[in-house]
Amino acid sequence: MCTANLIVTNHEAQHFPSCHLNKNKADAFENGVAMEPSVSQLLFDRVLCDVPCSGDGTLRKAPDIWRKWNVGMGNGLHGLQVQIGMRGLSLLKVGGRMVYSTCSMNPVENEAVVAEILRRCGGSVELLDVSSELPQLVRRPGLKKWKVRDKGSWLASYKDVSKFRTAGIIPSMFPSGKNYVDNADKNHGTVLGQTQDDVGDGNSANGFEPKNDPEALTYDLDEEVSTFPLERCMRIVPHDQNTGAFFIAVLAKLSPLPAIQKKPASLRRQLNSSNDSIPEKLANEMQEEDINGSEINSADVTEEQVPEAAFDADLMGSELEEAALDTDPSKIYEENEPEETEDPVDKETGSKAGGGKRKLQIQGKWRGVDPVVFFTNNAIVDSIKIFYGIDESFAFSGHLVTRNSDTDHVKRIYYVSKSVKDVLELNFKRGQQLKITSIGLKMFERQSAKECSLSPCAFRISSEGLPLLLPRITKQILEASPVDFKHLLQYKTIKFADFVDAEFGEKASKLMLGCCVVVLRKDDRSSLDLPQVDASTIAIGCWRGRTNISVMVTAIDCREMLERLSVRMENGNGHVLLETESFIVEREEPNTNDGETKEGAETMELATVG
Ligand SMILES: C[S@@+](CC[C@H](N)C(=O)[O-])C[C@H]1O[C@@H](n2cnc3c(N)ncnc32)[C@H](O)[C@@H]1O
Repeated sequence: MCTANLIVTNHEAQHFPSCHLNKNKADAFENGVAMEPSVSQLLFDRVLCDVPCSGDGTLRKAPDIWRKWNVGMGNGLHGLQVQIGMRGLSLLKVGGRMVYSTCSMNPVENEAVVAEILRRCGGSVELLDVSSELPQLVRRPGLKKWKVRDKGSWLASYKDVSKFRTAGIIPSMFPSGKNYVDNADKNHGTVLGQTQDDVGDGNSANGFEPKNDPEALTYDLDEEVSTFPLERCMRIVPHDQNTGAFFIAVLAKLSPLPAIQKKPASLRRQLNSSNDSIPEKLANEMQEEDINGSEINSADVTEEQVPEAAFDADLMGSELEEAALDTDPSKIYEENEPEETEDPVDKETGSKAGGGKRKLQIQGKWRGVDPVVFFTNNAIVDSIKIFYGIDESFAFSGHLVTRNSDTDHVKRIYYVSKSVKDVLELNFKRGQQLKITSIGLKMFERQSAKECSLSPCAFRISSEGLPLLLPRITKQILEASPVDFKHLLQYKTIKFADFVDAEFGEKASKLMLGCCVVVLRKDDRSSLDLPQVDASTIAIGCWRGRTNISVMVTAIDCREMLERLSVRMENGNGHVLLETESFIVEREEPNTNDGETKEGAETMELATVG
């Protein structure tokens, strides 16, 4: 995303950390001075729950689903979808909005989930009518009634569910969400999000009686209709506007979520049943449910179909449970760990986490993920500022982070915005609950080539960081004429004497050895003017070698920039375009691993330096 304002984390959504400080713990001490953290809880203005689903809406682009899809997939995901939605709402600010979406048309994964969320949240959450927004988006209303398919039968109500199936089919899958208390659970059952009084003893106002006799299915298919305004949900169908199929619901959080004190009986059952081997169980169900009668290999059970296993933790996601998180393991870790201890032995692997210091324990908190640490090596920061002529007004302090706590061997330095900085500080105070895989904007990279050791500054400016730094750089920056700029992109390395604009070659030779920035000069400017930058400025990172200037941009970026320039510099006779087309580049595969977490791995292939 090339933005300083982004943190990418990797968590099971239903277990996304709450990351908040107790009010009485909100003061932190820094240099002996009590500091009030600017953020004491990680809450969001907007949440998008684009949840794992059975994916039938993607049939057009994924025709394989036609063969694999079965009702067990949606039924198996319903509980996880509710959990994720509840977690999202619990992390949403009051006044914020959350979108719940799937690429399925299955009401069990859609309206049933939204209804269950509304049921659990009481009046604290509202399903919004967004029919006036995006008027060009053709949508159909959400369903108010549906039936649930299980084992080849249509079930109109939870009372129709065989007692042998109550672990997999739960009340919230049905429009009323009602739990018709069965005999086994008569003394314990509650309706999700409702009190025992609401449920009664099974003789509900609708006149439904608990029926666990499978025979009953053949004669009783009374329709349940949801009382929630589910028509406000949006169903996007492929034949309306030539798309995939989507389900979208927009929820607004009006007040803190209510505390829910009791886990419903049905969820307890689902919890217990989840002790089975989930992939095996799902594979069995899928074999039974396969609509084409073809056998489904257990290897077909994907990550997205396994999440019943996730029914082992907080199912409510309410603020009450947030409070309970104060006793979570990371908190204990944070408060009870001595500053320096022996090498900790990893409970799961039995191996030592490495290093004897607490900071190394923190590093090992998320195995396989490099820690995020604030970069505080002032000597390096000063050398960068001096080399590029960046003045003090640019706030580096507290905004630079790395993925390596050994600052002497840092390979990349990332820049983070104020809000990301605040969240990071909170995360440190909470014992690094967030598993951060990517953060901020890569701004500086250490040079590794031999010649680089001769440069006064060990760090070059990365392409991602250049737009942010461009207005602040006063040294190592030059303006090139359009023709020289284009030649640099085409030939990658040009000797000082070979620039068309001799004056540019002269100026380039006077730069210090190392990274420099070449800005495309606008036509109306003289080569004597100082470089001026604005939002439309085009610039590239280069290397001033002993005898030449080389671009430090990937071949693919060079080509794209040339193409853009050909449009910008269109001179009427297509001259530039012609040269662009005949320009041969070595095509590189896009880098799928952005290398953000791998210190030592080059993310870019650089043009030859020197
Ligand atoms: C519908 S896709 C999201 C697609 C995504 N919004 C995009 O545009 O590429 C759902 C994703 O959730 C992931 N997933 C499955 N279980 C999850 C869980 N418990 N927590 C978070 N993500 C999960 C799946 O691997 C899948 O990538």
